Amino acid sequence: MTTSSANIPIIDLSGPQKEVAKQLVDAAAEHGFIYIKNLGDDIPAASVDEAFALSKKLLGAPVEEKQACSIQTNNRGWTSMHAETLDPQNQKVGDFKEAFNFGEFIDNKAQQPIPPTIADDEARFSAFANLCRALCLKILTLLGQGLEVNDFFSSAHFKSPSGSGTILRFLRYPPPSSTSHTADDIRAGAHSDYGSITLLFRLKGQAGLEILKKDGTWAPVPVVPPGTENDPSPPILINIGDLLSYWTNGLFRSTVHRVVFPTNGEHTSVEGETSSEARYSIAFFCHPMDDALLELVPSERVRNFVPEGVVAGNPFAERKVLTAGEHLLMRLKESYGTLYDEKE
Ligand SMILES: O=C(O)CCC(=O)C(=O)O
Ligand SMILES: [Fe+2]
Repeated sequence: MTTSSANIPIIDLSGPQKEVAKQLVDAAAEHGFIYIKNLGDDIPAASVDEAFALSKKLLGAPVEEKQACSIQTNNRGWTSMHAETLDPQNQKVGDFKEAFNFGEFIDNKAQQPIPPTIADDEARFSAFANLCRALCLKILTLLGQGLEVNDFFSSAHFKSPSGSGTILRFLRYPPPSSTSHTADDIRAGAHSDYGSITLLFRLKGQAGLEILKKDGTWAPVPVVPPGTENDPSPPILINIGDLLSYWTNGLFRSTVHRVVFPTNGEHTSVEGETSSEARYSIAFFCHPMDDALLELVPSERVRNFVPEGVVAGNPFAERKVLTAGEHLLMRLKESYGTLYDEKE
């Protein structure tokens, strides 16, 4: 195991499973972000390349086609520029990005309207989602083993093809030269993810992602950290979401991250990465079944863990048992504002 400049561990899942499980748990507790070395065993390089090609086709569809698939309260569909604000307290305008969210596929069919431009590609999108599901299950199984709770996490996921908040999301950040932004603006506001784990795919050479370190400073997260330059595909970035953090009483950290413009002062750059072009990324947000109860994980390490800053109002202090579905709805209402008001 090696580390990157943001100090995120790089883990090879093909190592001895007991050791890998321990490495994953330690990385989840210490950093909340983990690079999974991608040698093509779980998600072949060609599948990642194909997914990015599909993303360009999908987000390149005529705007009327995308508008007809606008995001709904089930979190599926298209969000236009500025429609989502990930950090409402600090952002004047919304995020500088557009995105298309797919919910779960059943028999290779999306359970939502899709742009006619990609009508013939549904099975290819579904195949990529299946690869992501399988990798998530593998990681959740290993995290359970590392905490000595066996299939506690994995068995709460993917029990049936639908019935969870799982989302495959394709993102496009337009070239900075094409938008009128100020030095205060940000491509994606500071946030932590809502689900159990997120898989993030990025393109070589495209800068922008930063994580908030424990000391309160931001560190860039290179797409290709040292030691992975010759791998067939950049490592897959795993990120612990709020729900897994809640479930483990804060032992697993759901780390705050954001995507910045090149002009945004305080960040340092990564050699070989630029932000001048349109930036594409793909996120797979994995969620347990909606009815999964977020009861404390029955692990010795979780029981012995004392969360920092236990004060009144802190959700960890109250330990109210929510379902995964309730937890997701709570978080979505915060970042989409009016979308949820109108519908209720
Ligand atoms: O585009 C990226 O690199 C990150 C996107 C992200 O953090 C998100 O959609 O939750
Ligand atoms: Fe995120």
